[in-house]
Amino acid sequence: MENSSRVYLYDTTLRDGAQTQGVDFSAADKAKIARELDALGIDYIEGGWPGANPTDDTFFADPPKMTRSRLTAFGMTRRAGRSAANDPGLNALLAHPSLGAVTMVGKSWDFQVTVALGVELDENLRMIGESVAHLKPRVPEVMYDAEHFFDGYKRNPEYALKALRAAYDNGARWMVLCDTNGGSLPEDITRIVGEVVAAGIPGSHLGIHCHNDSENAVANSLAAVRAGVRQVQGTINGLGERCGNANLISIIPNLMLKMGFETNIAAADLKNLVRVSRALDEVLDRTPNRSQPYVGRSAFAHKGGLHVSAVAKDPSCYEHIDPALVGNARQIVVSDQAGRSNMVARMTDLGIEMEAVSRESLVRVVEQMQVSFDPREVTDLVDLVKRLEHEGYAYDTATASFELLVRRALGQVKRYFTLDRYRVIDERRRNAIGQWVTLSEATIKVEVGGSEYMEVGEGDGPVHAFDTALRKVLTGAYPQLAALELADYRVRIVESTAGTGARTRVTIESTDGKGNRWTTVGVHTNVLEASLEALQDSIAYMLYRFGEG
Ligand SMILES: CC(=O)SCCNC(=O)CCNC(=O)[C@H](O)C(C)(C)COP(=O)(O)OP(=O)(O)OC[C@H]1O[C@@H](n2cnc3c(N)ncnc32)[C@H](O)[C@@H]1OP(=O)(O)O
Ligand SMILES: CC(=O)C(=O)O
Repeated sequence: MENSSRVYLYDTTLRDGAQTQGVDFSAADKAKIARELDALGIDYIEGGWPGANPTDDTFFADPPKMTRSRLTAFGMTRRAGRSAANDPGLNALLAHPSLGAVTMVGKSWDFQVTVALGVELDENLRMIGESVAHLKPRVPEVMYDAEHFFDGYKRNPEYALKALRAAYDNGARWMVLCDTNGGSLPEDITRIVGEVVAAGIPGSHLGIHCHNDSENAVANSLAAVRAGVRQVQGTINGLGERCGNANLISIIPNLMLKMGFETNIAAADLKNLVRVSRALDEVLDRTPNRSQPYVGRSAFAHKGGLHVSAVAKDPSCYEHIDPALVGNARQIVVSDQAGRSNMVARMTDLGIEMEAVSRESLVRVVEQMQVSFDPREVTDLVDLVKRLEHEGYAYDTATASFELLVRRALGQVKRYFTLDRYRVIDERRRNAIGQWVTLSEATIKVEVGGSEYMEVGEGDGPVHAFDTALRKVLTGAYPQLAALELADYRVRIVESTAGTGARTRVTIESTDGKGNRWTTVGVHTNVLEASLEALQDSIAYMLYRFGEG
């Protein structure tokens, strides 16, 4: 007896996700992601298309061992005018004994059959039926991805249903309704799934595969489940052709936490969602999307003073779920939108009493900075943050610079090094074969542990040259800095407050190769100075937080 509240999860990150512009997985990348998905408890992992390219062949030749998932190969129905037994593409799907399922895409929209395939409508139905019948005894499960199902159904429902029937009657386990062009709205999905079920194909054999071209892929997938389908296809972080596929990272908690469905993922294991989402970003060398629902760093970040004041009383005032359920964490940020509540909450996170930070200590810190206001005017920490944000600093993202600011006021951060002076030269010249080359060279004088050092560094640009020279000096005293990497570097012009020309804000995101990330900021009319401020904060933060103590 089928459990009607059980929804099967099907991940196509390694196939449809590989169709994302700019994404190019290696076989090793695919294996790494497949292992994450298996550990999470995804029911089906579509590994790719055997026979389509060498990467997918390499992956399927030695796939990772699955413990909880069925490894699935993707392909298409037999070619027109061939028998299934003689179709090399179809039979390439059978060459892998470890497969748990095979999914075949086939047309279900009469217009596509005529235009894209260029075959008779009946021949397409035979292609579907015969391909399913050929695979059925040879693999544990066969699925039919009904390409363009919703668009096809809207124009010719009778033919679209015949395509599903051709698969169902020949024993396909799942008929997957695809919103291939991603233009459907939830009400279309609800109506059409309802009519398919009423036409005799049970929801326990129906799946949904939505694209995000109208930004409805998640909503459409959930609507399909409400209307009866019991398999949901999607990708991690919504990767996929054009605007992407339905994002499983949102679908899974919506199904489990809001709609009361069961999946192969235990409720306690939902907390692995953040890890899986970030693991994909790591493989793709992408900066995680801060605003991604459920798992983004800002998904439970509170900035507005009114919000923070209420969240301190009860987090559910401004949170739709407890962030811990999906492995995320609440964050209170400080900025010019902050009130005293933000500051108290942030300081509590840092383990610091607000009262411990005196006005005088803040004035001393600001005197070391190049700001356009008189440091003696600062009244307290909230006032200081608002003034610095007005100068161009952005502490809601640069949380590491904020922490350094406060800890410097408290005298908790030692001077790891002092930059005495520097000179940077940029040169553009022709090389020996007449090509233009640009080179930057930085000479710095730095004091570390009572000794002075002069060093020269070369780089692709002035910041790189400066960074190279500084690291040469500092890694002797602080070897852990060898692992410091700049993950992101952003520059933007901020409004001048002093009428002396545009100021630039440089924001740097750094990593230490151990999964730690922190963000620092620098502001100056000179972009190099702004960069150096952010860079020096990044180094100081790493040494303070993870290294020297
Ligand atoms: C909706 C989706 O996302 S489906 C998945 C799409 N993904 C991909 O296409 C990525 C992998 N694809 C590939 O590597 C290649 O397209 C291959 C290896 C599959 C095929 O390559 P080629 O043989 O050179 O064909 P090409 O890609 O140019 O055209 C596709 C052919 O398949 C036919 N075809 C398309 N869909 C189907 C189908 N469901 N069943 C049978 N034949 C089909 C087309 O009519 C066309 O035939 P033609 O060459 O006789 O005109
Ligand atoms: C099968 C598939 O990827 C689609 O129809 O979008």
